[in-house]
Amino acid sequence: MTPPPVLSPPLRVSIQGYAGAFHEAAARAHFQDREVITVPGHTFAEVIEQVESGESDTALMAIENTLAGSLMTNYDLLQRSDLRITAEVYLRIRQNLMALPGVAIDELREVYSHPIALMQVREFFHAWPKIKLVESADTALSALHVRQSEDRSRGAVAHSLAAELYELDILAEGIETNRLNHTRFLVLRKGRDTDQDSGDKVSLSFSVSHAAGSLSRVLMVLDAYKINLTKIQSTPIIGRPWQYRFYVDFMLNGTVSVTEALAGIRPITQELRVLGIYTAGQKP
Ligand SMILES: O=C(O)C(=O)C[C@]1(C(=O)O)C=C[C@@H](O)C=C1
Repeated sequence: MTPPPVLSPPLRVSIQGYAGAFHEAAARAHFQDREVITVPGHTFAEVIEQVESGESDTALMAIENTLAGSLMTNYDLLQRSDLRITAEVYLRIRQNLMALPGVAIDELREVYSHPIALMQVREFFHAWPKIKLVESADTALSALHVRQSEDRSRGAVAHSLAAELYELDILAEGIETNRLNHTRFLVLRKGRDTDQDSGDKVSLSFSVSHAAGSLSRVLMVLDAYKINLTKIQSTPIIGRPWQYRFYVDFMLNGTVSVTEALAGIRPITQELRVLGIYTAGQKP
């Protein structure tokens, strides 16, 4: 007799936001072949805590957007957390203006959305100076609030799925400033130990001494190894004014291992930390 298949329990994925948010779309796209339960978090800090405490197995966290730039506070959260990056997800972000059924754009006075979403659509609203843009926790929650308020002067900017879920009309679709609007999300799991992880992409953080040329020396070593840097970001180190932490993402080229690359830069960096070794995500 063949034994019954072992069913794996659904994966609990923490996301910033609620049903219909872009984080949910990214989670569903990434874990397509797994049964997923999304665990909503109000803030990115809450999302990190949920994984650290074991309330969820993994989290998705937006880290950069092609129009709005880096989510600087998320770099800090990642640095202070015990989590590591195990994958990345790229998602095309299409923003839509929505309101209660039958409402016309010129009736709107306040439009709610996530701050990063609002940064992506600011130009569209230049033509509507009577509309005040109001930041809220999440795009989907903004849509839900419009529905619950029953207020015809309120609108939301969100995914078309949110309009469907909360029965709103889309007044204008694809209102992002540029169509090449993509967000990169990190998949995070508990534990800093990356020893069992493998992949072609590496994310590191480090600081350097406050001496001339110290960052360029690090970059020169990576260049000598023919390592292709995909991103470098600096953030201020809190409590050490005018000193910076650097976050570097790079692709391994098959000739140099992570261990070799780390050995090359360890002597010329401080507080070097591997944030993750993972397979590079598919860009849309
Ligand atoms: O509010 C949402 O729907 C989110 O998932 C948040 C978020 C973000 O944090 O950048 C996700 C992707 C888009 O760039 C806009 C907003």
